Amino acid sequence: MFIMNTSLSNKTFLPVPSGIDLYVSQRKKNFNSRNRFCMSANNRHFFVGGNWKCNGNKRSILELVELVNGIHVERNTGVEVVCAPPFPYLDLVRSTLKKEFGVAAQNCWIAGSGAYTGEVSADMLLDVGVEWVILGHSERRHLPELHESDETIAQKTEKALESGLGVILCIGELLQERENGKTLDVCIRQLNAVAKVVTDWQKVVVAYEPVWAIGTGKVATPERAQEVHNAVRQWFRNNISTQVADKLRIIYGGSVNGQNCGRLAGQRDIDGFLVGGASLKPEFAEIVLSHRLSPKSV
Ligand SMILES: O=C(CO)COP(=O)(O)O
Repeated sequence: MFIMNTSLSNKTFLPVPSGIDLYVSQRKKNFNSRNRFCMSANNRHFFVGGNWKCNGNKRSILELVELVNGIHVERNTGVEVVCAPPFPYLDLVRSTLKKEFGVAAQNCWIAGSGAYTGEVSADMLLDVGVEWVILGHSERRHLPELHESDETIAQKTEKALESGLGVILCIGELLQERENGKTLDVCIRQLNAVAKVVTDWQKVVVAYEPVWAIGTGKVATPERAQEVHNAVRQWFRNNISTQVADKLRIIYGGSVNGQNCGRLAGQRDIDGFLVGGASLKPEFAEIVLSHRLSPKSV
């Protein structure tokens, strides 16, 4: 884990996006008592995950690793970076990606090893050095061929945590659910299923990914995303504990890119991103560096 670095003076990051630099200095000027409160009350470590989904081949995966390795995130700075390649490349990525960056699988099985043809257990992931697993992604919940239920996701979460993996738990509503004002009902239903099996939230990152924003180019407005993140945190405060609510990282996913990451990162309850399409491109670097725009970093 890195320790939060609130200093912006040491800019040795490459490549340095000029737009972000301008924005950072503006925000630094605007630094006010509200930000000060955020910094002391919510000491959460910014988290940026790249979900590479079912993309790539050996050559392009190695190119991506090179790209991520080129992002100069100094030790002890305020961002944790995790890459999630498809299963066949996990070992390759773990052995070529810098050690300060984490590796996540995009799924795992509900049980240990055994007669489960085609499945991959959490223990196998740990065995090849994987630290995280993405569970509950909307593509696994909603693709008709997969259709994972809340209960299956809870079982997977329980097994992954018990084995020692960290879990990036995705929640989020469909467009129709959003239009019917059901966003929070859906998120809370999904959280409730998993909350029954989680005893230690320290190794869980919640990713709010509204389904209508995934791969569509329709990003949630920063204000809307903040509203949902805040409500989810409030749910944790009321139903789990204040301590968990204050420490839990709630990251946003859905059409995040180099242009919109700055304003999203500036919201006080957005603690990072889970990035799909843009994690396959050089702009992933800008998204990682946007941690400097977080109220906790400015
Ligand atoms: O599904 C996502 C991350 O898990 C988001 O995908 P996009 O960033 O491509 O919208």
